[in-house]
Amino acid sequence: MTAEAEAPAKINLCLHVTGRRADGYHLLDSLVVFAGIGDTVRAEPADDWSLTVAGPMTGGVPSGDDNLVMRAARATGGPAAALTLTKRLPVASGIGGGSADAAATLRALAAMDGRAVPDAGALGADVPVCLAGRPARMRGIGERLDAVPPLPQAHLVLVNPGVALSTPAVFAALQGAAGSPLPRMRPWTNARDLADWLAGCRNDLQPAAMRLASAVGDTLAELTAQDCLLARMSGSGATCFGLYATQADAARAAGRIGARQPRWWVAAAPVLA
Ligand SMILES: C[C@](O)(CO)[C@H](O)COP(=O)(O)OP(=O)(O)OC[C@H]1O[C@@H](n2ccc(N)nc2=O)[C@H](O)[C@@H]1O
Ligand SMILES: Nc1ncnc2c1ncn2[C@@H]1O[C@H](COP(=O)(O)OP(=O)(O)OP(=O)(O)O)[C@@H](O)[C@H]1O
Repeated sequence: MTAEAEAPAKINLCLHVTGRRADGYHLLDSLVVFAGIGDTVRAEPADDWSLTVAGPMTGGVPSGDDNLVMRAARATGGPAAALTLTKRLPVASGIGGGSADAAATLRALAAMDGRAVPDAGALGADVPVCLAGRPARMRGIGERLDAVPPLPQAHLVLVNPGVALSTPAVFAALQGAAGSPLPRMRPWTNARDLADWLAGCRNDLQPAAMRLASAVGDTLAELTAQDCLLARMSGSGATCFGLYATQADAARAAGRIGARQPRWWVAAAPVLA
């Protein structure tokens, strides 16, 4: 049976780096949500493994065994499939990309075979949260997931200035001591209340990313100029998000930023509950 799975963009609304393990991986404390925009993975039973990469954002995406879709698929040890990845998210941009695609691949193959979705944290630190696919507090190096209070209705404008940032390079550029954990989470009454809480949090990777790519600062400035409740970088960047209360506010801001910066990737999408 042919099966399809969504790979929604993963957004770190805040990301504190709280320590470092002996193996070099960093300990994180992050509120992760998903946005109503993403890639899609389709799996069709076949005699041999194959991957077709399609869609508007294929530039820089590996098409062979290096693609996380293929790595995830082969790791299942299950029967072969013809896989189609429709790429709508920019590559190497801090919003999950390959990890979201790997998780969607595991879901699509499980649905195709009628089997349980396997555990696949080894494919990447962001894969467990992408497999969970719902808002979560992510700790450890990404493997420890806890439920969070219900999120209010909120909308995001995602903006990528077209600069690819390498996750290892951004972690390597971190300076300063380990940061504090996230403040206590409470049920947020609305998007503004969530923004107020987030204002007391950080993305500790943001200063490092801004040193590596000045476009991150330009992106945050564009969002701030469009009256968002909060502007911040996601993950290791360079994609930044603006938080808005309504779909109309987000669509208006996205339209204006897109008109001012026609070469940038700009998308408005709801926070998925
Ligand atoms: C920055 C985040 O996107 C936040 O959600 C993730 O922590 C990164 O997740 P990812 O892209 O799946 O990362 P991986 O492919 O597992 O790791 C890439 C590289 O990032 C660094 N890395 C990643 C995760 C982590 N907790 N500490 C790290 O130091 C390591 O140098 C690692 O070799
Ligand atoms: N399916 C895929 N989509 C995008 N990149 C992929 C994929 N498979 C492998 N890659 C490789 O992974 C690298 C990192 O891209 P990816 O989009 O996963 O990063 P990211 O968005 O920064 O991830 P994260 O938010 O988890 O840090 C790319 O440079 C690309 O070569």
